[in-house]
Amino acid sequence: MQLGVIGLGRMGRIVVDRVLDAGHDVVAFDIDEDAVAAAADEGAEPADSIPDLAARLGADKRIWLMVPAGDAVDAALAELEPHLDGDDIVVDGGNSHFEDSTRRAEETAAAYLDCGTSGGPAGAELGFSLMVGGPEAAYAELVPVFDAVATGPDGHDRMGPAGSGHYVKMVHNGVEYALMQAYGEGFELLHEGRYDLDLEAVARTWNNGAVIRSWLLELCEEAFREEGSDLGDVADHVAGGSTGTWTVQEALEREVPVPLIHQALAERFASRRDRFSRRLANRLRYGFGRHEVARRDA
Ligand SMILES: NC(=O)C1=CN([C@@H]2O[C@H](COP(=O)(O)OP(=O)(O)OC[C@H]3O[C@@H](n4cnc5c(N)ncnc54)[C@H](O)[C@@H]3O)[C@@H](O)[C@H]2O)C=CC1
Ligand SMILES: O=C(CO)[C@H](O)[C@H](O)COP(=O)(O)O
Repeated sequence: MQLGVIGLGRMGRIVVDRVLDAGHDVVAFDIDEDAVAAAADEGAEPADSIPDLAARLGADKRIWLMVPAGDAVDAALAELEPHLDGDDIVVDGGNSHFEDSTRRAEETAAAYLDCGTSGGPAGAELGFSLMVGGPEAAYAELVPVFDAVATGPDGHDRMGPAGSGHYVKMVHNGVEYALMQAYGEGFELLHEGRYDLDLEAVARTWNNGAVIRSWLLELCEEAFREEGSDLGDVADHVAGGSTGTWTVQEALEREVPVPLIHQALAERFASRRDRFSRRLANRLRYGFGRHEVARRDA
């Protein structure tokens, strides 16, 4: 099979490399010329624009988008659209909002697959977990590509109609936030607790047979090994948040209680600001009890 890949960053390059390794052909494009050259060094056919990529693919185009969610997806699709027809298939493997994906599936002439992708850079070796939404026939046609990009046949499946792949990935990320928060709280208690513990050793021990073993816990072990039990100079600041916000918004709309995911998202937002509410609570204790007010350093 021949696959066009648009977006050759951390994740797109893994798609290119795994598809090439599986014996397929790749035509690659990115707005970053260096990324195109690097993919060409590995055996991909370079394209210098999206129309050029479309021309190189010919009829029955199979195209994988791996660009940042949002405007970049719409920009790439706007350039692709004049070259697409009903025999073509476009996969969006990024973290797009599921409602954007259902809109795009309606707007494009091609068959459109929204594909939630999980596994991060480790997917280069292991393959990804792929959650695909969209037409059954298009999914079936691309099974050889999904087999190559995923961990294997069990690493991908069709979740349902348009939007369902990105919907499942959105919820996956909400779960990811809550798990990160749970590990964070447990290790914070151990760090502040009664014993002087080697947290890498704790994580390693838990990862070997404990009920709470997981890949995120392996990443905790790696973090303590590389940064030390006190996490060295790693800042109290967590970036990101869009997929977790979407998960909470959807839960509110459906009236589904997701307190752990919501709390994890709130902790992430709190990490980025000086908390006015805590400053006010500090001052209010003086108001109602004449308790001492802690003041900022001048
Ligand atoms: N990094 C990760 O661990 C994961 C990322 N994702 C999702 O995968 C998608 C890609 O993420 P990354 O590879 O990490 O991002 P990245 O920032 O490493 O790479 C994005 C690439 O897209 C290119 N690009 C941007 N606009 C373009 C356009 N209009 N046409 C062609 N190329 C364009 C950029 O030059 C860049 O090389 C995002 O939606 C992200 O949320 C999903 C799961 C895990
Ligand atoms: O999808 C992912 C992992 O599954 C990406 O790493 C994503 O960027 C994580 O979300 P956030 O940036 O909000 O932490």
